[in-house]
Amino acid sequence: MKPYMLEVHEDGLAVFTINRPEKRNAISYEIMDGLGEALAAAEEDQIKALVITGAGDKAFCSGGDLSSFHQLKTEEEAFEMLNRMSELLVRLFFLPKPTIALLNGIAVGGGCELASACDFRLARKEVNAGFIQGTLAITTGWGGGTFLSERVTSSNAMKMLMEACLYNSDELKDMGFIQSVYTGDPIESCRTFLNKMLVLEGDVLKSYKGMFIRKWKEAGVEERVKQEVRNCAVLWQGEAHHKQVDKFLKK
Ligand SMILES: CC[C@@H](C(=O)O)C(=O)SCCNC(=O)CCNC(=O)[C@H](O)C(C)(C)COP(=O)(O)OP(=O)(O)OC[C@H]1O[C@@H](n2cnc3c(N)ncnc32)[C@H](O)[C@@H]1OP(=O)(O)O
Repeated sequence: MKPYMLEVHEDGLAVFTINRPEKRNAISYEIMDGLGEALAAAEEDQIKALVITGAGDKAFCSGGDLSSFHQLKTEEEAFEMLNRMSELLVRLFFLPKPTIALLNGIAVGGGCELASACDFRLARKEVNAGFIQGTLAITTGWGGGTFLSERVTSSNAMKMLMEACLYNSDELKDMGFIQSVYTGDPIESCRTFLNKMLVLEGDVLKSYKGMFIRKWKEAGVEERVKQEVRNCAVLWQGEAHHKQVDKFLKK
């Protein structure tokens, strides 16, 4: 079974699905490759919007694949992995068309970073999500803290990062993290959310997104992400982080 899928629909919707439900759609190096392919495909003119989701109904994404990334011990080893994913998320953040994280299930740690790199977040009613990185004695390391601070108010971003806990869909909506909650079919709900946008010309959507891209460039998003990656890599090599990950893996 392929660990990811990319579908292109006639109405211009491209859907990238992380297909590792048995690992709660954790991000491995293969998924990073798949995301790179999806971003290249999404740049094509016929694509109007890119949707990112997870297979099954348990998880959108449980963050980095801890069983594989746990082998990375030093700051430099961690930096390489974090930087690789952060570069993909920066590309996603700056993609010149609307992007949607379709939260079909729980979003944890790096899963919330992936969601924050998207312009909109739609969540199934029962979904929980949170930046739990702090409980693993690290910070966000894929740029998600920087993206989050461009998506919600500073006080809500700080609260979400520093509390390092899960929130339910009502709380996520109150904080401005998610824009809409759905109960039915995920892709149809996403289409309903997007239907007014999808009837517009792709160039119009691109031009509007460009207004925000210019603002984010001026706000130094790329530089801030690089600093975030570097800071996380320093914490990653600490004993406290490795101890917490061991605890999860031995569960
Ligand atoms: C590394 C980058 C960093 C960042 O920069 O942000 C991060 O992403 S840090 C955050 C890393 N993620 C986590 O700490 C989440 C770990 N997972 C969980 O807490 C839970 O699995 C869950 C997401 C809350 C779901 O719970 P539940 O539905 O009860 O499933 P299980 O816990 O039983 O998991 C099933 C299965 O999946 C494996 N799994 C889950 N998450 C990961 C993961 N992130 N990496 C690797 N494997 C994962 C879990 O080990 C189980 O496997 P088996 O025991 O083989 O069935």
